[in-house]
Amino acid sequence: MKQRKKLNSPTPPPPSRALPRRGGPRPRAAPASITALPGPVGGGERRHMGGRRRFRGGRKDAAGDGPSLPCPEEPMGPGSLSRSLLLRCRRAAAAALDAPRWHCRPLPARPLSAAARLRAPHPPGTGGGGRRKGAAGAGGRGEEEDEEEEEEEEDEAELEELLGPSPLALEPGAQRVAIVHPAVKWGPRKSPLTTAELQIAEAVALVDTLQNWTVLDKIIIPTKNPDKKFVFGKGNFQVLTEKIKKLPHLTAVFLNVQRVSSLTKKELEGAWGVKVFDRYTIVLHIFRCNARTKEAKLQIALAEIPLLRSNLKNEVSQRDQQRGGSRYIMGSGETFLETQNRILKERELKIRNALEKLRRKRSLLRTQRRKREFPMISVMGYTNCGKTTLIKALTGEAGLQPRDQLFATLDVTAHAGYLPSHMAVIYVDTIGFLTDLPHNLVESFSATLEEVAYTDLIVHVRDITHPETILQKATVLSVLKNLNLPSHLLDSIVEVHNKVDLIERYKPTEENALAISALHGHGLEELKQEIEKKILTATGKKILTIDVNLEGPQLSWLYKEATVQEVEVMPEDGTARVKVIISSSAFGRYKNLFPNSKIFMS
Ligand SMILES: Nc1nc2c(ncn2[C@@H]2O[C@H](COP(=O)(O)OP(=O)(O)OP(=O)(O)O)[C@@H](O)[C@H]2O)c(=O)[nH]1
Ligand SMILES: [Mg+2]
Repeated sequence: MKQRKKLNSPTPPPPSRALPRRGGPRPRAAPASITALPGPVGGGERRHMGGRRRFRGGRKDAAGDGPSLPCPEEPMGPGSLSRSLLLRCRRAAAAALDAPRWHCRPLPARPLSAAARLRAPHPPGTGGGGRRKGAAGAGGRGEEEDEEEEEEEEDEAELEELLGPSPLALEPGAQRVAIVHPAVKWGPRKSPLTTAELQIAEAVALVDTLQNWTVLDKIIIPTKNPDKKFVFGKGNFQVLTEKIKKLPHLTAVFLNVQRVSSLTKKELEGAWGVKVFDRYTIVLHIFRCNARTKEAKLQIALAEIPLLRSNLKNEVSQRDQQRGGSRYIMGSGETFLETQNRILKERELKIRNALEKLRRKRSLLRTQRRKREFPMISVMGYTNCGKTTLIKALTGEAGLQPRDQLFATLDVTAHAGYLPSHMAVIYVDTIGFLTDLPHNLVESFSATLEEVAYTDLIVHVRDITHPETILQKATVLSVLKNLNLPSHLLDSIVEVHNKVDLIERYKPTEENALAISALHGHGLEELKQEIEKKILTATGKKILTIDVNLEGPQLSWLYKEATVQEVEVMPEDGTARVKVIISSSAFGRYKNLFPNSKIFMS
């Protein structure tokens, strides 16, 4: 019998020791986190290969053709995504340099402005701020870099101006709110997938998300058409006004409609004597409170523009009423409305330009990632369905903080994990969706969601315990459709039914849906296998077993060009059986180079 030695059994991702345990305490709120890379895939490879250099050469890590990990210095992009990439590089580099795994602690979150500092450490002896200048030597290159630096500083200053205090920001402090829900009882505006009670429950959840805001009362008032000026008919409006006026210490009314025009808002505020907020204002306020990165903040600033415009119209019509007709601003030839509109237009353009710049940086990162061929998986779904919890469970990343809160995640962040074949993948956490989110708001965040189009697979997480789970699914699918995603992405969505620990003996009725509990880790192995199957199809990668002659160059070629999973040495034959994940192109090249190799498909 042949004696076989299994030399290379890759280290699986670290156990989810950071996961909350069943019955354990709920994770507490914490600032947005950044990515940690689980331990290196090839802990065993390292032992087998012995030397550091050989390990590095062999650490292709799911890369078919691209350069191997550890990666070169990477230009920083916006937000956590870029930070996380940098961290992954650093961790991979640390791993390759034999750093013990327990040193790989997530770094604290950094603002984007720290990116430049992370990117280019000052070479010693180049003096003060003249880092790259010194390194580049005299002449053109240094000047060019000076210009670049100046430009960066200008960008920073402009960003700071754009992100200054918003005129629409709600005053901090406590709010005692009455939620008023206009219920459409019949007709085409009535949704068959929800009820007024459920919609009011969601409005309560939105208010509860805000610190120091409390719900004083919930009022459902029927209306035929919530788009009417006063939303309700005359009689109902009177009843409602009396009810509102009787509420003690009320500070605001949350009218649970997508948008109320600024004119209506003003009239309602006049009638009720308190502030009136609509869904747009409330969601925008939650976004403002939760935004961490400049990109998220810019997107919020962009979403504010239509509100500012509508306020402006209102203000101008009021001025006109008071003064009798619009006036030219002295000597400018422009009316007040024209001037203000121009200023708003300029502001919008500046925000869009700033977002575009961040986007360009991101597309650079995307190219780099592509080179490395990390398969990427977008985790999407309705807000609070458990996306972040699932990514935490799949990656074992302790830094991730799921929260029982709507819109806890506002930035697209990337997190590394491993599939059953030990293929390294990146999970992308995304902003959650909400029914009746005004189009403008979704549009403002589409730059972030654009990232999804470049991923290889979408996992759609659903909170299956939610009474509106079907409406939520419809909302998510409709937003996804409007994002202009490639059809292969939409056709291969993995649907996941989460929180099944809360339903006894749950079985999905939808074909191909997988039941899981992200919190307790149920069903995750099946999910990973499904993801792997789809990722292999989407990326054209194959898992193969190849017999190689140890005297020949095949093994080192495979270490360089594919991800080596396992090496079984048969010493008496001088051969080894090697399990690899390999891209189609690399496989084609291998067959050309080594036509006599014995290959087994897995
Ligand atoms: N019982 C149970 N609770 C879960 C499960 N998965 C997530 N949760 C809880 O659901 C809440 C929301 O979880 P998150 O992971 O923050 O949800 P999210 O989809 O990322 O939410 P947003 O980022 O706000 O859109 C948290 O309180 C989680 O603990 C699960 O499988 N079972
Ligand atoms: Mg989240």
